[in-house]
Amino acid sequence: VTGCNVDATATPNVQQQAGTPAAQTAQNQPASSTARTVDSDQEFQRIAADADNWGGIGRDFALTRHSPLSGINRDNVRDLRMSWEMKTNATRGHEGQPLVIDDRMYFVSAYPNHVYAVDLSEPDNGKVLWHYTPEQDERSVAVACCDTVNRGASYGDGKIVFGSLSGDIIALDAETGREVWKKKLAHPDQGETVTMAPIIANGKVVAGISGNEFGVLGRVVAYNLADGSEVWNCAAAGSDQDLCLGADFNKANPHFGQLGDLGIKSFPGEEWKRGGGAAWGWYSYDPDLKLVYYGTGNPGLWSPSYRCGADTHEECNNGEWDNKWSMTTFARNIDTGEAVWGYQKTPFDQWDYDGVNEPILVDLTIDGRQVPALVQFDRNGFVYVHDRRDGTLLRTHKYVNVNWAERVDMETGRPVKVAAHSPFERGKNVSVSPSAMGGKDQQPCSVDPAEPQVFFCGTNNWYMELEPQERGNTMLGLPYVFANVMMKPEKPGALGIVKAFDVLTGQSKWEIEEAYPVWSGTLVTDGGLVFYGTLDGWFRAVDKETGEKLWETKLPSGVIGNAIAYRANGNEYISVFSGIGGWIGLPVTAGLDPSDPYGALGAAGLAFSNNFQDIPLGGMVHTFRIGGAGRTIEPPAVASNPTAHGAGH
Ligand SMILES: O=C(O)c1cc(C(=O)O)c2c(n1)C(=O)C(=O)c1cc(C(=O)O)[nH]c1-2
Repeated sequence: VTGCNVDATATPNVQQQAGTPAAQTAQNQPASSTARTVDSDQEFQRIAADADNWGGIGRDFALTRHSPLSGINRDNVRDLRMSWEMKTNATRGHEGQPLVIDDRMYFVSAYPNHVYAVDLSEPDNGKVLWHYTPEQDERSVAVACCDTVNRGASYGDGKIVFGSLSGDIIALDAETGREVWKKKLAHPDQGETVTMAPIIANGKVVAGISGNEFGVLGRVVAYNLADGSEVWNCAAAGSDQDLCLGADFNKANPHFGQLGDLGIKSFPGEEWKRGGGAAWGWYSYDPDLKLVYYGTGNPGLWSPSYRCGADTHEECNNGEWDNKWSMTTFARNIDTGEAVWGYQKTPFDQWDYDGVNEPILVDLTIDGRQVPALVQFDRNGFVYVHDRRDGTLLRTHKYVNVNWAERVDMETGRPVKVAAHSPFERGKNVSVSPSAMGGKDQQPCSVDPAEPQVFFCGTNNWYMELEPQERGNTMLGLPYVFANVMMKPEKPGALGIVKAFDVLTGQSKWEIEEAYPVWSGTLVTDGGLVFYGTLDGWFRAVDKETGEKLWETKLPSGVIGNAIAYRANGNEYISVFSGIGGWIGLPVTAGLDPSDPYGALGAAGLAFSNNFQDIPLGGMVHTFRIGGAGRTIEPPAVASNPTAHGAGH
């Protein structure tokens, strides 16, 4: 089955703009560039070393979202103006970020995932060089739990690589937009989709699936960048071998759990086969250690009594029923997939605190020692600081209001849970902070490596009431939640709080309260600025040191994308998407019934009691520079958006 408006016979499904250099060469060029071989790590580091580029999802392998550019700064940001903007030909949630490499921009829209290459060589102008729309299995729309989003593409060896919602990992020739290879990763008929941005590391493309709300078993796969052949494939539950656990797994921290098929034994019966753990978030990479880092999602079933072989809260939390290795930060060897360490943040999850948030790599001085660290602001409300070589846990702090756990016991590495806030009994409501959307969700933080302990994060300021339900069907591809959830503000009028949070002291340097959620990532620049957007469409720049608001503009839809900074044609620019959506915006994008507060897994109550329905839908890329001329670029005609009136939850 292909998307309604896609011609399945037209492969590769590429339309060229007449008259562009790319169009002239497209006919003569072979569709494959597999003959090229570069050291992809060296290539990427060269791209990242050039301040003009934004060459990777988080700009660098470490996911700092820091730009060394300083031409747009505290002194002139008040003169920041629209340079050009363009519709993406898609609506619903526009997450992720464009890439900019050597005067060219590449980006992926929300479903149906149009990909565009834009020539930036003229000021205040973006000229579309090519565009590509993948064939889609429209069943994917119905099994995307949290809107039909896409978090971006990666670049390597002349290719743009991205995932389609229908689960294909696709490599396009960056010059022409022709398909070089395409591999099936996720199967929508079985509840699987792809929303994450694959990364490219050491000549491999690493990607994972979504689908924990549909009874899937998560897996992460590495493909050869050259030809898409599979290199390794590691599951999130199952035997040690299924999980690709190395012989020395967690050697430095045996208390995190080691070998012994815990990925089977820590689930009752055969539940591990629906063990979730899909890693649909952000991945980082350390090219010296050759380790790729990511986190696994929730263990498949929200209603906790079905994931434990015992009856009481105490027995289910004694370590026997951890549902390993869901909710785990993993470090895997990029060449073999072998897991070197894994730390489970929320054993026996009862709240849907998917552990997939971005693992950011910084070098910190802790207790007088220089440590190559990994910092992760988890959904569960704790920020974790690890030694990224072996996983040793160095610090944890609550970064939002947290009541489900008192603290993380640094001896055992386990959260000290609070029974009163652990939903356990069917039909019994408990109130929990943070909500299932977490202290923060997919919206990535940024950090300036020159001040590596201070992270700029958009955080969520609401709690939930959660009531486990009877178990319904257990068929793959059908919703697999079995809980009623409702979300409510912690403090009315301040749903989003942007924090400059010090992960060593556990204190905020400054905080900004926003009326609407801050579901966008942040960008920090050497101009002394932090950029972020709000769900109601404000795009703002604040002083990195004080949080003082220095500039703002209102965009035509909500902002849930991540700003980038780059230089092209001699000018510095900031670009960002608008387009309300994601889980937070789903009640609006999917047109849910305002009278049902439980819709969209509890997001509807929050949305409709805070007027999210007044935020217009959208899907645009906006570009700003000092004194920009404000041009609207007509996007090329593409197949109309099959999701505009499509299904949702
Ligand atoms: O467990 C999953 O498979 C899965 C997938 C996704 C997704 O692919 O977007 C989200 C979630 N879970 C999720 O729990 C969540 O909070 C969430 C928010 C968003 C978003 O884009 O706003 N996606 C997802």
